[in-house]
Amino acid sequence: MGLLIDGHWHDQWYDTKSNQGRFVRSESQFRNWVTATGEAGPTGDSGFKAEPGRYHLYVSLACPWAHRTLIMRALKGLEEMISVSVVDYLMAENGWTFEDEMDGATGDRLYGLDYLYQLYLKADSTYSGRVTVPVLWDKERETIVSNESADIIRMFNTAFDDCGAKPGDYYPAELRESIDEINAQVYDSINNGVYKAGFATTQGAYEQAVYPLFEMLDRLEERLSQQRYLAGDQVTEADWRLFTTLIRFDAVYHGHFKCNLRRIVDYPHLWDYVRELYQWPGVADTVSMVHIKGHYYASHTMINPTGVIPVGPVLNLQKPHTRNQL
Ligand SMILES: N[C@@H](CCC(=O)N[C@@H](CS)C(=O)NCC(=O)O)C(=O)O
Repeated sequence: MGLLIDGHWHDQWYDTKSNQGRFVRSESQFRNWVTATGEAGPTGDSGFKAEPGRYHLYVSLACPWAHRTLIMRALKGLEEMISVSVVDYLMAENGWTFEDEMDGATGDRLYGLDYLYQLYLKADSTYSGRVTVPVLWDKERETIVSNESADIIRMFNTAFDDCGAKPGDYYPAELRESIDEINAQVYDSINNGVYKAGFATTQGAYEQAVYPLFEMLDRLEERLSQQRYLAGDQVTEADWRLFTTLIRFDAVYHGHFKCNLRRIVDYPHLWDYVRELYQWPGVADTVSMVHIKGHYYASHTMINPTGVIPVGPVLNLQKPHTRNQL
């Protein structure tokens, strides 16, 4: 794994030494928005109008951030409008690659590139920063619209509604305040919390992440014993943002990232909730346990030097849920 500095690739791991062993996530840099009219969004430049066939999404099936965008693309029925390339699950010395031998990996469907960093260089030949998925690419202007999943799912939620997207609003105006509050807590302690625990290189940094993570899971278990979804009785983006971490939890975060006070299957309501979301039409097709387990266990050789991928756990995600009783 590595990063680009002034347009040159450097193979290096995250620098935790300058942060007392803590993993500090860097901010995404491409922050434009596709909008219905092509006007600028909350950040970035104008000129990215929603049009079928114009945009392409680069994802890893392993990545929880990219996974949000694939789910929103499916929920809004954007499969025909927004094409996708899937990177190989292994992220090694060249970062994400377009190897296409592995089932599910597609190669670069637009340009036949070898590495994702080459796409970043196509957008900005002097780019400095991490080369992350997801990437929303504009085929017309040949540039990156956004590499921030939180923004991309909001674009998918509404921008393509006049182009024939499926109905459904996952960020409704009346729930925005509560969704934003839930998102902030879930991001810090759960979505990013598992990474802070897993990539910590000191005992203190690990414990500072792992206890708040489980405190938050305990609180959500309580909340989801009373209500069907995080923001009430309607599914919202807050649920899908939580889902992509929960679905990976028992398979990778519990073992590989040492988040092992409890498993999701040990929380009756969270486990029931994950199964409801997994069984949601179109969602199971976005989940690849092969890419998920393969990526984490084989790519992070400083955590798992042998690269051996565990065969378990056995999870019965198809077991009927009982959330409709709430
Ligand atoms: N804030 C970004 C984070 C994306 C992210 O960190 N993706 C990971 C994969 S799970 C990645 O590509 N990491 C490569 C790296 O850090 O070098 C988002 O939500 O879109």
